Amino acid sequence: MSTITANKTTDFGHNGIFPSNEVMLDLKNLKKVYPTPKGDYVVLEDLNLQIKKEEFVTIIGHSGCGKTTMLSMIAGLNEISGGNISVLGKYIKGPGPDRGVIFQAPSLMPWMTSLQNVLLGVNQVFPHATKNQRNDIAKYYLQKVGLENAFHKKASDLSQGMQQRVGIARAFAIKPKVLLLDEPFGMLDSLTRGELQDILIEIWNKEKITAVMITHDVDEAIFLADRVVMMTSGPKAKIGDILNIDFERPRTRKSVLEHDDYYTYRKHLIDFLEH
Ligand SMILES: Nc1ncnc2c1ncn2[C@@H]1O[C@H](COP(=O)(O)OP(=O)(O)OP(=O)(O)O)[C@@H](O)[C@H]1O
Repeated sequence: MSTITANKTTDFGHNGIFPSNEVMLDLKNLKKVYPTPKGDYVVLEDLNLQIKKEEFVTIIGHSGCGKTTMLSMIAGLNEISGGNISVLGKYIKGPGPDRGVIFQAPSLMPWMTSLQNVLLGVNQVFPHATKNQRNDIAKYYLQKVGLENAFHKKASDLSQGMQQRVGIARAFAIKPKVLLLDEPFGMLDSLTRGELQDILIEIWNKEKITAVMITHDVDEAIFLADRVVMMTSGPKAKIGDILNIDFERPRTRKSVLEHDDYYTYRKHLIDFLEH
C-alpha cells in the first residue's frame, strides 16, 4: 500500500522543490490584481508552484478562488500583476505555441469542418510543412479522439462531446510542451466525460507533455493526476496543499476505486474543500 504524501507548499520556500532540469513550469510569487469600481481586488498573491516535465497536475479550489485566473496567466492570455511564470526556465511574455489550451466550451469556428478547425492552429505553428503534412497531423489527432468519420462535418453539426473532441485534437495537434485545461469536461454527461478522460490520458501518455487541468470533480482530479494542487479561497489565494497520487499507470477506474488509498485521498481533498 502506498502512503499519502501531502505537502504544504508554504514550506517549499521560493527556491523550488524540484531540481531545475526537471521543472517544466515555474510560478514564482505570482500575483494578480483586478481593478474594480470598489478598488483593487487581489485574487492571487504569493502563489508558488512548480510543475515537472511530463507531469499531470489537477487543480481544485472553491468557485471564484482564482483557478481560471492562474491558468489564463500561464497561457499568457491574462496579464501578470507581480511575480513571474517560466516555461523551461524562460519567462513567458504572452501566448505561444509551447502552451495549448482547452476550455470548457471549445469555441470552434462553427462554419468550418472539424479538419479545418484543427488546421487553423496547425497551419500557424507549422507554416513550413507541406499542405499534405499539415493535413496528416490534423487527421492523426482527429482519429485519436475518435472523429475519423467526421473530418468534413461542420462544427455546428457536431454534438457538444464531439466538439470537445475537436478541441482536444486541436490542442494536441500544435504539439505544445504544456497543455492547459480549464474544466474541459464540465458540460458533458458522465459517459462522454469518462470516454474523453481516457482519450486525454492516452494521448498525454504518448506525447509525454505536461498537463495542468482545473476540475471541480474530486474523482476526476484523483483519477487523472500525479498531483492534486489545492488552492485556498480568495482573496489573495495561493497554493494551500498538494496531494501526491501514487497510483500506478495505466490506471482504470476500477483499479483506482478498488485501491486501498482511494478513499483516504478523497477524504483529504474533501476535508480541504470543506475547511
Ligand atoms: N476581469 C475581471 N475583473 C474583475 N474581477 C475578475 C475578473 N475576472 C475574474 N474576476 C474575479 O476574480 C475572482 C477569481 O475568478 P476566477 O474565474 O479566476 O475563479 P475560478 O476559481 O476559476 O472560479 P470558478 O471555479 O467558478 O470557475 C472571482 O472573484 C472573479 O469574480
